[in-house]
Amino acid sequence: MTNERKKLVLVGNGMAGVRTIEHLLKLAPDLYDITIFGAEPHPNYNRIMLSSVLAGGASLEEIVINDLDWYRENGITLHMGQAISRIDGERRRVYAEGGIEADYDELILATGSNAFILPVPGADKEGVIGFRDIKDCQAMQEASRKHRKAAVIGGGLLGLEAARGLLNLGMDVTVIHINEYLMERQLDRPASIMLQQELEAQGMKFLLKKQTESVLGKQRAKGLLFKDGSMLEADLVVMAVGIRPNVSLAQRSGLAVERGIVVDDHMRTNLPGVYAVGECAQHRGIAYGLVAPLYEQGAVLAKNLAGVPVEGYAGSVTSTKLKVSGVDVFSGGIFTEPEGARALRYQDEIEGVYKKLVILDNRLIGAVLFGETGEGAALFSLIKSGESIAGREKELLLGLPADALAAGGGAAARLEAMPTDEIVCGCNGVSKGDIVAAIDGGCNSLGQIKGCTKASASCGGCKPLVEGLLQLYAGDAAVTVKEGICGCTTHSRDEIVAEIKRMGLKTVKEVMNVLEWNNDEGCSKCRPSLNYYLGMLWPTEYKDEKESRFANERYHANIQKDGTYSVIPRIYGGVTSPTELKRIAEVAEKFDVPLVKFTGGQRLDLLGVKKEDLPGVWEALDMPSGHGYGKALRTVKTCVGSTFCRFGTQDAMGMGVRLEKAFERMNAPAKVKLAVSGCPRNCAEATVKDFGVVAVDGGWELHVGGNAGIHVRATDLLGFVKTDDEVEEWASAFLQYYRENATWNERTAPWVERVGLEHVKQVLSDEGERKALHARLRETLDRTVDPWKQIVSEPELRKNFERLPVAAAISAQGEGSTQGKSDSRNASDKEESA
Ligand SMILES: Cc1cc2nc3c(=O)[nH]c(=O)nc-3n(C[C@H](O)[C@H](O)[C@H](O)COP(=O)(O)OP(=O)(O)OC[C@H]3O[C@@H](n4cnc5c(N)ncnc54)[C@H](O)[C@@H]3O)c2cc1C
Ligand SMILES: NC(=O)c1ccc[n+]([C@@H]2O[C@H](COP(=O)([O-])OP(=O)(O)OC[C@H]3O[C@@H](n4cnc5c(N)ncnc54)[C@H](O)[C@@H]3O)[C@@H](O)[C@H]2O)c1
Ligand code: SF4
Ligand code: FES
Repeated sequence: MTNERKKLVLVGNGMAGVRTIEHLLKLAPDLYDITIFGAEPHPNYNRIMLSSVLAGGASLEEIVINDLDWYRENGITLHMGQAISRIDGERRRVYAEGGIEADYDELILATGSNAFILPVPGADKEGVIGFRDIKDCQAMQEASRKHRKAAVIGGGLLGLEAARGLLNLGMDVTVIHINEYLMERQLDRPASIMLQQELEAQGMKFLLKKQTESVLGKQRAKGLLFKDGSMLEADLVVMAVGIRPNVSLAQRSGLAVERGIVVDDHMRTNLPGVYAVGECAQHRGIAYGLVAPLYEQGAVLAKNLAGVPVEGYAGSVTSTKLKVSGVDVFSGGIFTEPEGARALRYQDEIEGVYKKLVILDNRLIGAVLFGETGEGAALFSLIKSGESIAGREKELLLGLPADALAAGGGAAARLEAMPTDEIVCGCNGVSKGDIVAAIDGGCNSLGQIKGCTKASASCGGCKPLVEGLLQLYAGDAAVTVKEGICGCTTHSRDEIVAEIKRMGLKTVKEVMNVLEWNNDEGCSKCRPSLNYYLGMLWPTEYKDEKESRFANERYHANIQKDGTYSVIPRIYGGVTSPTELKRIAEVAEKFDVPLVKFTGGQRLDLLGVKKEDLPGVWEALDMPSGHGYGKALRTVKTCVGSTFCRFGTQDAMGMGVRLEKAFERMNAPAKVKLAVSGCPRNCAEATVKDFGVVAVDGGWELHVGGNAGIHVRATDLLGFVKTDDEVEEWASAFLQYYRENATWNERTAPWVERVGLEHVKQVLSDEGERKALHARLRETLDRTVDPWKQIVSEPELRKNFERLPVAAAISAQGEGSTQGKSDSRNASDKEESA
């Protein structure tokens, strides 16, 4: 009955068109004789993965979606390298540039987009390219073998992914962006600034608010000239300034074209029998540039062509995830508040985390996540479902996914209720049904599901949903594969620490090399953690790597919203004196400190200090650093105790001062706070501290693992000791055991819960072990010096705080010199708290 089949022609052998054919074959395998024309000389491949190919994470073979056998097996006639130049709508025939013709009953146009090339003088020079296809990817790889300097114009998703790939190829990369902050189409300013800082730390350079005037050079590009008269040297120029739907064929053939080819909800154009799908199509005024909506369009069109009743395509909500190793950025839905909407924000500059939820009428309509994007997929499901999140806003913002997201009906329940044909992996068009079928077919790990269905193989944004489905449908058979500490490695914290010890690795770079990091520069998660682990393991030899620390720790002060700093000197146990107070007041006056405030930890905070004044302030204060900015011992809060209070049974102030002197300058996986109360009335709130000491009759109670931050947790009782020496020894052993065993960023509260109080008690009750831990901490601390004193007394260190003259800073940044880099970091440090 083959001769009764209708003729279907697809123009454009890309992601959206071929996806439509795949669907159609499932619904009506015998309805059409199918012919496909593709301008590129390749079978259908995953364009998304070109970023990974460029960055060295995948080969061209690996990104092929449908190999030539697939076309053969499905009886499809494929013409590769054959661009269609004309459509005759009357005769229902298409003509290829190479002379091939084909008749159709139904015609699908899926011609995608073209990279937009800025129409500036010199844009046609050798070495100026877009980033759209395999050819462009190969041109960049080739250029990196011969040339060194690359300029990427456009700081959007594509530009940043291109820039990361070029860095991996060893090029010196500058991104030129027209806006004042990156990815302004997906991110708000705070997230964008954090992103820029992270990318700068990876070695990318940025010129913001720059408009390209022309490309310099004779035959080949040699550089760029900007509208403000400045220049940049570059032998490769990649234009990533957006895309334009590829509509020239449609225009020539009399189809209705605006930005894209105009289609209705059934993907029909104005010409009978002609449809358009993918980036070339414009639906309800929108031409999409991400695959998830294009696949949704394809599903509708396939049903149409198969004669299956379908409601029609109603448009899509989109989400994006930047595919740059070591940087977690997610954006979904509407990320700027429309009228009547409200935004909830959470920002932790020390941990490098930013979250924003946009809520309208109790529904989540948009989200931006930086640093922690694990909940992106779940939040995106909520955006799409439009269900009420009333009462759950805080949990959603603070990210307590497992139980909090479950509160409104259950994460598992939501996955269970998800329709079988709902797309879980937008990048690869994998539905829930595909994943469940793979699990039923024996796939019981994320890796196997990825291998079988390609779900989670591109941007990775869908990983939590895929894992959720795995848990739900494979149950006990699900194999959870360990996660690396960040996207740069597959090694866990314990493996890294064990390997550092076993192989005697001594620097951050060495660890990354030996343990085969997939990103030479590391990222904001792994670099500080490796720096900590090395310092903890080799206290006598390791030299702290300043560049692996967060900005606050590099400047030994907390950066504030307006770019100034806050200075908190150490006031042991919260006990000060008139002389000290006078000095603080004099310093505040001398340096025009706008605000002096008591902190919650019984100290004085001088807020609004300019960076260049920091060393002067420290010198004049002549007090040690209070480490109010670091993952370190912060305060030891005390009550007045028996010295003045009539209820006090012990000297709480004396004990607090002793402990603070014993542990000051102690680095830790996360900040550490102590408190000492002089009786069980507990005025110093010792039972919400990492280590709390409470005086009772005949001795002291020791409490551990408390926290009064976002997740309040009361301490667990570790034990009772009689003497002051014992208090110090137990505190010291507890802190060192935590330092040696906790994961970077893990506070004592979750750590105690994770390892179990009984385990901690058991270790510390062993006197030999306790004394050894105590001795190790003493050995570490005895070698530390006060950072403020050190900077004040060393002119070279003091220089880091000097202000560069503005002109010098700009030209240094333009030239990409080391000084330029450090200045641009300072500038963005300023922005960090914006
Ligand atoms: C480097 C890169 C990374 C990306 N990353 C992501 C991502 O992470 N997530 C995401 O959602 N999206 C991403 N995208 C966008 C995504 O790849 C596109 O949205 C998607 O490929 C568009 O599919 P399409 O079928 O409409 O067009 P295409 O995939 O471009 O296919 C169109 C095809 O039609 C061919 N063609 C054009 N004219 C003719 C003609 N006259 N005759 C014959 N053939 C013709 C073209 O040569 C092309 O092969 C990325 C894009 C790039 C370039
Ligand atoms: N991870 C992902 O989801 C991903 C990755 C790559 C590409 N893509 C898609 O591919 C398409 C192309 O990406 P894109 O980043 O080129 O498009 P885009 O439109 O998202 O971003 C282009 C950027 O270039 C900037 N720009 C415009 N003119 C400029 C100029 N003269 N000088 C400097 N900067 C200028 C814009 O401000 C904008 O931020 C988009 O549809 C995008 O969604 C997605
Ligand atoms: S905890 Fe006890 S000793 Fe300390 S101030 Fe309160 S009542 Fe007094
Ligand atoms: S959504 Fe990008 S890999 Fe699945």
